[in-house]
Amino acid sequence: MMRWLRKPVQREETTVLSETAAAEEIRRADESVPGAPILTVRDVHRSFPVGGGEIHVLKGINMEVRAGQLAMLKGRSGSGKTTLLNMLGGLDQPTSGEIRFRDQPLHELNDDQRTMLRRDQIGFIFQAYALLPLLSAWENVELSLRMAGVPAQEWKPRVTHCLELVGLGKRMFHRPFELSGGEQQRVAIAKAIAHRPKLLLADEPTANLDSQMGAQVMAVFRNIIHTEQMTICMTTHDPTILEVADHVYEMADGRFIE
Ligand SMILES: Nc1ncnc2c1ncn2[C@@H]1O[C@H](COP(=O)(O)OP(=O)(O)OP(=O)(O)O)[C@@H](O)[C@H]1O
Repeated sequence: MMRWLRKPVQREETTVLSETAAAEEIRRADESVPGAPILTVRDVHRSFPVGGGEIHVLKGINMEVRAGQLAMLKGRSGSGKTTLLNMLGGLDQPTSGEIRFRDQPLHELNDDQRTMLRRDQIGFIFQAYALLPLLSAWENVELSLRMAGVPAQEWKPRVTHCLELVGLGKRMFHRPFELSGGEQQRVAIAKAIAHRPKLLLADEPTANLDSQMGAQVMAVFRNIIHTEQMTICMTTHDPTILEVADHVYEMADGRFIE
């Protein structure tokens, strides 16, 4: 979804970590255990300048996502789900408040540090698949490993593993137009998890799919959490898939409601 590409607004740095120090902290945080908090959000607000004034979109968000959870954000259009998800992935920063990802203060990292952290530890899935149309499923997944700087000798086994994990072992060399919507979304999932992120963020990943294909995607998510030790946070409008969640956060007008 194009809104993922919104340019994060620059803000003054409160802490400047050197790249080496940030990388070291990330490595140290690698010891996270299942059930430990992986994402902690404290009193997050986000406003955007509009015309001469500003629009207050997030109004004091608090949440804690634990390792191995499937967390869902639900709420009406415009309630702030995508704005929050962008911040959980370090694509945007809060106007105030704190977001910690595996002990990293996302709200304090500069653009380069957040880019590095995303490249290593976070995967994104878009509503509109975001696959390169001229590349096969295999090449799409391989490309994400190249971009993540994974050594070339690891590409083949990892691409095979990821495509098999999402149930596309027999469709590895098809191009996107030769695949159904559900299959394309599963390629996008394989692509997003190939570099072994700890956190997978998905903005309405089932929105373009019928209920059967949506259920397949949710089954793949469950499988990924189990076999790849990942944590997933996604937005949805679809009430039928909420029961798959470990925790549902309902948003209304920039806040969570009970
Ligand atoms: N960069 C921006 N500048 C101005 N307003 C913005 C910006 N980003 C989001 N908004 C506004 O914030 C509100 C929440 O948007 P957001 O996309 O987070 O909602 P959402 O719950 O994800 O909606 P949907 O379910 O339709 O995707 C909307 O009113 C939107 O117009």
